Amino acid sequence: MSTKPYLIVEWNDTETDAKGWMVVHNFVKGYTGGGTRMHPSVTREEVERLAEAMAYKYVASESETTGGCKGGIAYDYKAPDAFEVLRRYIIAMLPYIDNGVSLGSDLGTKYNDVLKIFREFGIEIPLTQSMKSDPAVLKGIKDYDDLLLQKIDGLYMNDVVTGYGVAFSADEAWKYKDGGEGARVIIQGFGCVGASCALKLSQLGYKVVGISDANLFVASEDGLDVQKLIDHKNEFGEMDQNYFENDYVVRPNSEWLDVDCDILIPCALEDVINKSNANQVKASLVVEAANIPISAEGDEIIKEKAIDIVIDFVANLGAIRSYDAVIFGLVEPNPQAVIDDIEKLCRKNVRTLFTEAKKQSRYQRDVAYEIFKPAKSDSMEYVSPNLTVVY
Ligand SMILES: NC(=O)c1ccc[n+]([C@@H]2O[C@H](COP(=O)([O-])OP(=O)(O)OC[C@H]3O[C@@H](n4cnc5c(N)ncnc54)[C@H](O)[C@@H]3O)[C@@H](O)[C@H]2O)c1
Repeated sequence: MSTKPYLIVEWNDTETDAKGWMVVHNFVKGYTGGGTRMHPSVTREEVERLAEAMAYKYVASESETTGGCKGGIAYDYKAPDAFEVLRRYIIAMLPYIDNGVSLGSDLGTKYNDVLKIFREFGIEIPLTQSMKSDPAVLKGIKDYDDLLLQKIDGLYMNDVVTGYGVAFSADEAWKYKDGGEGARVIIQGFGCVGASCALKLSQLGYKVVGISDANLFVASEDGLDVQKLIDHKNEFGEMDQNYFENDYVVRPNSEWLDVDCDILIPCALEDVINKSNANQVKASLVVEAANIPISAEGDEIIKEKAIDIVIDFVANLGAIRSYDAVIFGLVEPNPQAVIDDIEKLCRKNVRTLFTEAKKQSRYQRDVAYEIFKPAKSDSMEYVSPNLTVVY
């Protein structure tokens, strides 16, 4: 099923023991997109899997202009010199970034930091050479920059586009299953994605009964006050216990699978559902907000237990859809129009996936790999005074 990445670049930091990779799974029309992750556990193999998931995600996003790539840095994102490490990594990748490898942010990195480093080197958003001279694309970039400064429900657009899409995907899947009102949800991770997903689901009438972050797991049978938890979380997506209600139960974050729920939404790290704990999953629906949150062995167990899933590249495409749709002029660049567009696409993809899986009596993941299969890679669009290769 899995195909090999088109390009892998390895980097060793000269100042620390940080190590990093940039993996392009495929180029489409010379362009490719994906975020850079920073975490001590990042490996080359993980970045390869994440890049592949990005390639599928661009197909699910109906993009005709972008392939999938990913950056990864094995380093502590909370270290005092994390920004400097990211900067040196980006400098090493600049020849690719300046020729159509569009690296954004991911777990452990912030989009504003990435943009700040790009601007230092005269790059606004990475583009191919021909996009750089296309007035429509340049207008799209300006629109996208403006959009990022705007808020919806009190949160910046970049902090909601993915999480809201995940929530709409979960809602569509739950409705397809005839799951009923007020379903109980547990969410792992309370960063950019987890927090906004929890907020939208609570707005849609779901009961968020448990949330974990890097430090703890908090649960309440009656449902958590998501807005209050958001109001008091820190920049690393960690909740503040000082604002927990008296009836909240605080447990180690490793116990996030111990509490009963209907829908489980991992929004943090990869492989968090694996052979050691997949049997503990009590939900009848898992929505993969994080990229690759279920290991191959864990997935065998989930499939065996006949738990329904919304695969990562269908559930969490909000950020890249908004990027593609605004930059290439597919949608009005205002917050509500962008969210409406993501909602429509997520609901449509989930319904297609669940309908097809039911028709074929197959597991949703297996069907998704067929429906959203990416194209073979183009090469990078390379332009120099002596050599011009344009597609
Ligand atoms: N940000 C996006 O737009 C986007 C888009 C698509 C996919 N994703 C994926 O979603 C996931 C989360 O991304 P994000 O941008 O929200 O990251 P983030 O850095 O904003 O937040 C990460 C969250 O995970 C928590 N966390 C870390 N270790 C944990 C642990 N052991 N147990 C429980 N929680 C833990 C952190 O405390 C934090 O709340 C990643 O897999 C990322 O690749 C993000």
